[in-house]
Order: sequence, then structure tokens, then C-alpha cells
Amino acid sequence: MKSGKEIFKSFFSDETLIEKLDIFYDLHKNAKINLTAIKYYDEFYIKHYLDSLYIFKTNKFSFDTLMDIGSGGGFPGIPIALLYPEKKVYLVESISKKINFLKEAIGVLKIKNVELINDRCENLKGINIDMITARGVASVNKILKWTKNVSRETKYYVLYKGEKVFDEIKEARPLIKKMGLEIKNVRVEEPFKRSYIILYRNIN
Ligand SMILES: C[S@@+](CC[C@H](N)C(=O)[O-])C[C@H]1O[C@@H](n2cnc3c(N)ncnc32)[C@H](O)[C@@H]1O
Repeated sequence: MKSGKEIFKSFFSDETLIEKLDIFYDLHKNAKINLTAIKYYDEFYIKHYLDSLYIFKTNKFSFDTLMDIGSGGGFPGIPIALLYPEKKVYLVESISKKINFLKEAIGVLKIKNVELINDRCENLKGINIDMITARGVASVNKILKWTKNVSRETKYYVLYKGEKVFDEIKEARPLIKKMGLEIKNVRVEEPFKRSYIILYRNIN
């Protein structure tokens, strides 16, 4: 049977990426605050790293700036920033202790393309973001409302969801329609369970 890391490498095999993800795992393991219930190395590779990046392997997105809302311990934002060192990635997190952990991590990992924002995303304005991600933060409707001041030019939202995805889409449908967004739902059953809701502007 393949290990979690081997499964991850069958999707993303870049050695520099893997080296940095290993270091990020160690930082999590030694963190003084509890940032994740997932403790084991191979499980980390599947449930955090592959879960964060899978959608980028299977879908093509064209973006220069990405904002990860409610990054917590850095998911999916840190793996995305490592996969795309040429893209600007904003990690927004309202809890200072979590931001301090992320600050240490980007220093140790020598990540140059990340900007940390210690605030609630509702308070942000004055930045235009091509792509917005959020995992385990709030309903689709809330994320759309909360990010309205930074999403004037947003082409894609990728929202990492669980089982309640259809109820959330139903609730958010009027706003999705008003914003002129299309919906794509990508369901993964193996090697982890996830529904990714992709909201995008149909430019044709
Ligand atoms: C359940 S955690 C998920 C963390 C990470 N995205 C993950 O999947 O591992 C939700 C995080 O969102 C943050 N959060 C909740 N509402 C927020 C808001 N309005 N603006 C910024 N961060 C927020 C919380 O502080 C928390 O760290």
C-alpha cells in the first residue's frame, strides 16, 4: 500500500515543494498552540497537503493574486504559496496567535510571496484579488458577503466544503446569481473526502 506521502508525490513530485512541506510539518508538530487535529505525517500529506492542492492539479486557474480567508494553521494558503512562488498570496487570519505561527513559518521556509493580514476579512478593502480560497471558515453565502470589498475583480472562488455543500449552494444561489458567477462542484471520494465549490466568472 502506498503511503500518504507517496500518494501526494504521484500528484506533485517537485522535490523543493516536498522538502518545504516536510519542514512545515515539523513546524506544526512543534507548535506551541494547537492548530490541527491531524498529527500523523502521512495523514498530514493527504488531509492537509493534497486536500489543499488537489484542485489546482485538476483545474486550470489563471491568477496573479490569491487571498486565503481564515488560514488558521496555513491551509490551503501555505501549500498554494509554495506551489506557486511567482503568485502573490495573502493569508487572512483574525487570531493573532495563529498569525504569529504563520509569520514564523514563512520566515523558516523563506517564503517571499506571502503577505499576512491579521484582521477579519470583512474589514479589508483597497486590494483587488483574482482568486479567493477558504477552507472550513464559513458558509458560501458568508464568504461572498465578507469578501465583497476585495472581490471586484475576482475571477474564481475555491471553497473547500464537506457534506452540506448543496444546502450551502441553495442558500447562496441568489447572491451567486446577482454577482454573475457560475458554479462548478468537484467531489473527491478517494484518497480523502472533499467537495470543492468553484465559483467563476464566465468570460465568454
Ligand atoms: C476552522 S479554522 C480553518 C483553518 C484553515 N483554513 C484550515 O482549513 O485548516 C477557521 C479559521 O478561520 C478564522 N476566521 C474565522 N472567521 C474569520 C474572518 N471573518 N476573517 C478572518 N479569519 C477568520 C478563524 O480564526 C480560524 O482560524
